[in-house]
Amino acid sequence: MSVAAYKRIMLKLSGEALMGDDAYGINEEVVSRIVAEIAEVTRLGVQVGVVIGGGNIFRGMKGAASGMDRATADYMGMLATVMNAMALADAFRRAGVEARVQSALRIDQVVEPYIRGRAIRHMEEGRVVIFAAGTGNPFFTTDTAAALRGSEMAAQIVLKATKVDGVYTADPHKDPQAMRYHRISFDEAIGRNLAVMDTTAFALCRDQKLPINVFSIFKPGALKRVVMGEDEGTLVHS
Ligand SMILES: Nc1ncnc2c1ncn2[C@@H]1O[C@H](COP(=O)(O)OP(=O)(O)O)[C@@H](O)[C@H]1O
Ligand SMILES: O=c1ccn([C@@H]2O[C@H](COP(=O)(O)OP(=O)(O)O)[C@@H](O)[C@H]2O)c(=O)[nH]1
Repeated sequence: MSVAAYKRIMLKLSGEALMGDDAYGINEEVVSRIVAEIAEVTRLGVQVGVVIGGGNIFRGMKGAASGMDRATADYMGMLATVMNAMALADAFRRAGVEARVQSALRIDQVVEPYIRGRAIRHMEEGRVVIFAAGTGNPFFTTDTAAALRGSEMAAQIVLKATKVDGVYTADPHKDPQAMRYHRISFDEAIGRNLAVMDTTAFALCRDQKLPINVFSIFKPGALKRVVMGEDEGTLVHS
């Protein structure tokens, strides 16, 4: 039987991953595909936490947010992640996978508040925990929330599922000459200002010795390959 390389993972899913080729919002087909891939990983016995972004909803409102107070716009961004989390949890329900949403901002009528011990318990019971509202603080990102929750949950790795298939020498969307790293140290990623993840997230993971694997969410089977410890995407390590 195949054995996974990790017992517990923290998966960062960008909001934009949920919209597929749509201009904004949530594409049902894309969400069910992602859910099916995560479900497969849970069947290997891997405990899964998911930190969900909000870019698919909030970036669509960028016009409305321009000129706004930064903190207010950030709270709106965090609320957008709660909507994504609820959509994702419902997709898990339809796929027959138990999932719970915990929010860093309290909206008790809608989702559970974030309670570390409870989140750990859910995961031990085999439930997927979807962490919503980022860190609950403006001026942060959901990448940093993944580093934070990953550390709190004692996950063995943070998996950043994004639009590119790894960390490149430069932004591959802007520089066609950019080359992908198989592995890169935190110090080098930070030193070279590689913007695939924000520095706060990199620094927190570096300090906690929590590795990150960056891979493409659009590549079928990539999540499972990462979880099996296969060479996929880029490993950012201490
Ligand atoms: N050195 C780099 N290697 C890879 N991607 C990079 C790099 N620099 C910038 N990027 C950009 O970072 C993006 C991923 O970051 P971000 O927009 O925060 O993603 P997400 O919405 O998935 O959190 C990629 O789509 C890519 O265009
Ligand atoms: O701890 C957090 C996490 C998120 N956000 C806000 O929520 C938005 C959506 O998160 P993010 O951009 O990380 O989502 P993604 O790019 O992954 O879809 C951000 O732009 C921020 O405005 C925040 O203020 N604090």
